[in-house]
Amino acid sequence: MFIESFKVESPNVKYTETEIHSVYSYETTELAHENHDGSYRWVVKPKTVKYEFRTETRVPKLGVMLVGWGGNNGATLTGGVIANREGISWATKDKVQQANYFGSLTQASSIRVGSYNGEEIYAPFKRLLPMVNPDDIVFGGWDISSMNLADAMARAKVFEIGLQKQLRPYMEHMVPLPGIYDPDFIAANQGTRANNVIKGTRKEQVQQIVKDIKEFKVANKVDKVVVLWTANTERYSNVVVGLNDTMENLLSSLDRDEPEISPSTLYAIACILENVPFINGSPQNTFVPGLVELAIQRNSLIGGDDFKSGQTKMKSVLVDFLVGAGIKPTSIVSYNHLGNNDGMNLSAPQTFRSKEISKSNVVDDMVASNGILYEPGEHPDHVVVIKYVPYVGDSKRAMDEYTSEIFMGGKSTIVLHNTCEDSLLAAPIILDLVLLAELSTRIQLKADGEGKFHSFHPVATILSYLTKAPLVPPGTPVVNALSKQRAMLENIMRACVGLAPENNMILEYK
Ligand SMILES: NC(=O)c1ccc[n+]([C@@H]2O[C@H](COP(=O)([O-])OP(=O)(O)OC[C@H]3O[C@@H](n4cnc5c(N)ncnc54)[C@H](O)[C@@H]3O)[C@@H](O)[C@H]2O)c1
Ligand SMILES: O=P([O-])([O-])O[C@@H]1[C@@H](O)[C@H](O)[C@@H](O)[C@H](O)[C@@H]1O
Repeated sequence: MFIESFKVESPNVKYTETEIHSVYSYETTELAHENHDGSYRWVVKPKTVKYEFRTETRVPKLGVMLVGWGGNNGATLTGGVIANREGISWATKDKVQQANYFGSLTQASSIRVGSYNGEEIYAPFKRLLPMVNPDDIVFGGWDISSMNLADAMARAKVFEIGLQKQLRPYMEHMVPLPGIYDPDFIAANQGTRANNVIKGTRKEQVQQIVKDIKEFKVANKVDKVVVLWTANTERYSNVVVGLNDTMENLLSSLDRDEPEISPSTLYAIACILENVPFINGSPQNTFVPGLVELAIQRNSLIGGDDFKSGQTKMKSVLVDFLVGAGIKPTSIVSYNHLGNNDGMNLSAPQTFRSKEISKSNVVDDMVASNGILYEPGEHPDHVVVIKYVPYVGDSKRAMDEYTSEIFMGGKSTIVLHNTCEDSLLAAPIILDLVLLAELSTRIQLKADGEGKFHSFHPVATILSYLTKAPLVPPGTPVVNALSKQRAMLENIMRACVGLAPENNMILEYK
């Protein structure tokens, strides 16, 4: 059964005018490698840590500034939110289609809250904690192309014409602010779009971005702003001692106008200086070590990398299933072709390399989790191919072949054909990223023994379900298995309202 809302009644949860305060027993383990009579063994000791969570319940008016606003994802998300807000519907060859947020974890998925009279009871994910209503988001942002959002929507060829016609009046006056453009970091074929760029030194460009954010906030009367990169994939920046390896070196490199600082890193510096969350939806290494250090020092949220939207999302489910079932993937070949501008940008070797890395590393945690199947250092053959085929546009075609070893030397081959409508899959993921980033800045926590409440670590691992290459605090594990990522997010939010983690035991019926 599905219920629309619920309230938790527990001695561990207190609702006040301004916050939800919960006391939570975190059940974990402590491991030790101990010497017993000359031989070492691993000892696992259950451990309980008491946490308190405080969640501000006042939901802000949220502004979202997209870098690459005029791109397929930016135009599709903006139009999709307007269509939902205005209750727009349009005729398709099958039916009259209503606007929706399908594909958004926060807006269109559910959680189990318990059983009632022998029936499982579910509620909307978004009812766990007070979240911004996406209909109320104010969009803005930058693009190196000056095209207005209505024309950008038409250029993207993602929405049906009947929908585009209704959206045009809302979007034709939306014009991206000039962006930071450096042809050395994206494909040369993007040069023809670059008619809307910020001039000046890199430091002056950063100052302009800070100014843009301040002015956007005032002009739109928003309480908070989140900035998200959905611009083109850049080549990797070289990480060089003395250039960008520390916060001090990065900032002094900025003063020297060093050319190896990428546009995405410049936008991120501006956001951190303005204490505005910055999320990277592309695979490049925007977050060079010096930037991570700056974000930590300023306690400013950063998250990424690279939206996990289609082929890789499926991979993080399938490999998790196979390895979890004791089946050994030995060869993974992931091919896809697409015809949108992202595909054209990725046709350059240096930008493709950024994407190849993020699409390849996604299985590392799952392979490392099973020493029965894999020897230390052993991993499946893994190939990623991306081809640009203009005719298919945004409708990316992914073809995968998974070969695995099964019982008694047998082999299993799974072949997938997956038409990933790139922007229709990415837009709701962008929505979740900005909504969850905003929510996480309203949560404070304190573990037993900590003197005072504090925010989550500024490197937002909580967003990892939504990214191919989750950015994590230095020295902490990367988890890419999709089910574990979703469970982590849901269980942290359940803890904020004093609910136990979903453990699927349902002992009541055993
Ligand atoms: N399913 C998906 O669509 C998906 C999944 C994962 C990652 N991504 C990544 O999202 C990004 C956007 O995808 P898209 O399909 O919207 O691409 P797109 O090419 O349609 O849009 C990118 C936009 O960014 C603009 N731009 C480029 N450099 C800029 C800069 N320095 N400052 C401001 N604007 C700039 C371009 O003019 C363009 O309008 C790409 O990096 C892509 O790899 C997309
Ligand atoms: O998310 P996913 O479908 O695995 O990966 C996609 C790639 O296959 C595609 O070539 C690229 O254009 C998209 O930006 C996205 O990164």
